[in-house]
Amino acid sequence: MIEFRSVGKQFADGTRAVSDFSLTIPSHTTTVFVGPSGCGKTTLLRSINRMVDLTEGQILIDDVDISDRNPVQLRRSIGHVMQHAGLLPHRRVIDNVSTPLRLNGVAKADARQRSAQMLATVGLDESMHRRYPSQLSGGQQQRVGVARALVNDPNILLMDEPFSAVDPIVRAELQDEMLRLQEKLKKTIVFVTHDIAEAFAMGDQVVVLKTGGTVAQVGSPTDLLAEPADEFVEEFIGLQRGGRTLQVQELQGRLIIVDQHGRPMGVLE
Ligand SMILES: Nc1ncnc2c1ncn2[C@@H]1O[C@H](COP(=O)(O)OP(=O)(O)OP(=O)(O)O)[C@@H](O)[C@H]1O
Repeated sequence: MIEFRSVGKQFADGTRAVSDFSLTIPSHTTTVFVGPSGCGKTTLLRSINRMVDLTEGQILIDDVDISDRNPVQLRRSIGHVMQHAGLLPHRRVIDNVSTPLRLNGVAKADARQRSAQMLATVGLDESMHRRYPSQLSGGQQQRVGVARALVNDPNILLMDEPFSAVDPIVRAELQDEMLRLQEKLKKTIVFVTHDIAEAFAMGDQVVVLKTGGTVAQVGSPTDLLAEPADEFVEEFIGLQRGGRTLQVQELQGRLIIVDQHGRPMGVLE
């Protein structure tokens, strides 16, 4: 469990990124931070592994205040996937994935074997192992980033806009694979996105943030759709202007779901 207690962050130049933020993130589930650009999502995410140090409040992981933890050890114990994968360009795929294991003192052969297994888990076969990151597609690079973040078997996985640099089709594939993986692995995932559709797809718990790092609403996707807290949330999740309004039409004896423009979306079973 990750607990934010009245957390705040003001940067040295005076910018206030987060104010009085409190939240409990249950273990083995996915929590998504979503909100407009600059609302403090990344700052909150990075405060969990102390890449950002808080100016107010506390974060506890399984009841231990992270400010009492050694920052380097803390960082190594938590998986982190970044927007552009953040792979080391001059190291081969297999060595990129092995790096966290090697830093934790695992012998080279063992590290390579475990990395190969992890690459297979994220859908990359042996032919990829000896390539350099630039010889992979964007989607493949993100898979390597996920493999590297998971290779140490961390309890917590931080994902900062991990799929936003790839095209919509690859993005949907990566989301599906991540959901499939999470069903098996049951990590505590904290996921940042500015895309509400992605937040609804990935999140057990969704945290809608406003500029200044304050909470607009916390709930499951269903809670947010059924009972948006205010106009900001309604607007953000697209309930206004009929953005998420679906209707049923009968066509040749079948019930077809159409969106607000009358475009067919699916069939009601
Ligand atoms: N190192 C820094 N120094 C000063 N201000 C910063 C720093 N890092 C972030 N900020 C500011 O803090 C606020 C929150 O930034 P943050 O990156 O957390 O937002 P975000 O919601 O992740 O945005 P985006 O969706 O655009 O990535 C912004 O106003 C940003 O300009």
